[in-house]
Amino acid sequence: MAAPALARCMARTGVLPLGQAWGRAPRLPPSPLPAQRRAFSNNKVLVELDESAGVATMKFKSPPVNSLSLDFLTEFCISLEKLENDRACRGVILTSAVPKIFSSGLDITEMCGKSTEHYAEFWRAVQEMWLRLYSSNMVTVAAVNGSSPAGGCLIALTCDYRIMAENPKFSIGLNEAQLGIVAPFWFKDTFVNVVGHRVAESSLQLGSLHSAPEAHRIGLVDELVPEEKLKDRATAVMQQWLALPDHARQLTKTMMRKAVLDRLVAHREEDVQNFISFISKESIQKSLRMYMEMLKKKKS
Ligand SMILES: CC/C=C\C/C=C\CCCC/C=C/C(=O)SCCNC(=O)CCNC(=O)[C@H](O)C(C)(C)COP(=O)(O)OP(=O)(O)OC[C@H]1O[C@@H](n2cnc3c(N)ncnc32)[C@H](O)[C@@H]1OP(=O)(O)O
Repeated sequence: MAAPALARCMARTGVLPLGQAWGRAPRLPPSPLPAQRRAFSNNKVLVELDESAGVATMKFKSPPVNSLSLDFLTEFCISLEKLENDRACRGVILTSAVPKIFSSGLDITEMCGKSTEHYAEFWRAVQEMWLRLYSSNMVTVAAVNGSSPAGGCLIALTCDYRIMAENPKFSIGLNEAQLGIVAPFWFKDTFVNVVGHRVAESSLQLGSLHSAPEAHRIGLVDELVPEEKLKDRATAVMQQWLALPDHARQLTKTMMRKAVLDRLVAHREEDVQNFISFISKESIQKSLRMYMEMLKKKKS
């Protein structure tokens, strides 16, 4: 099915028609076939799978800033689903193919001046991305090789482990408050699960974007490495996680994340309606427009 048709299907049903994000059977180790590398790609995500290691790398390639548009989110979910259903894949490293940017977060143009139907479709796609990634049976490692505000930070937070490149120009955080918008409860829950309540509370209220050292200090990222070592370090961490039996790790992950996942699943439609009424407010639209103008002015 083509991406637009899938997006429409997601809008109708609220889920990708590719399989279930819930109650999957535990993953089995890959079969002992000869070493093999495979790659597949769509417009937004490049996937390379090293079958001998059981590890895939998903590289975001949506220049200029890897914003999470409806197309991006759809392609991301399709790629993740493919890997999830591939017995040869036990772990995935998420990173960016765009220099200096991991992801600039939700595509603001998807939230400005659009119809109610569009907002619903977009928001279901954002939910779907998070549900699939947070509940993934695979080990997920974020190799944060660039700035990562808001939705970009959410992707990193949703992984099992985060490694960030030490670069003074990169920042990461849930900065929604700076845009005059509010991080939804499941963004907040994911953040709290990583950094704890006190740090999350001040960081969210201030809409803080943290430098790499600060992000490390507050536990937002697990480690910092020089940029040129990021890929190797992500691979090493992945090997360490994959050394454990899948079933024990997967059941533990489910135990740790279930309450937060269940909360969105139980309130999914209500969350879509909240998003629509919030984002449709004229004051919110004005804030977003001003923010976009500020981004453009910054360039000139
Ligand atoms: C009660 C509550 C109930 C429900 C909740 C309701 C709603 C709210 C929930 C919404 C949650 C939102 C989450 C988000 O992710 S919002 C997005 C936040 N993102 C940002 O703030 C990042 C903005 N961008 C930047 O800071 C910089 O662009 C960045 C990433 C540091 C890169 O800088 P640089 O390399 O200098 O590039 P430019 O700034 O020049 O940008 C290039 C180009 O891209 C455009 N752009 C940047 N970011 C976005 C974006 N997120 N969406 C769309 N477009 C983006 C930018 O405008 C430039 O465009 P141009 O045409 O000028 O080339």
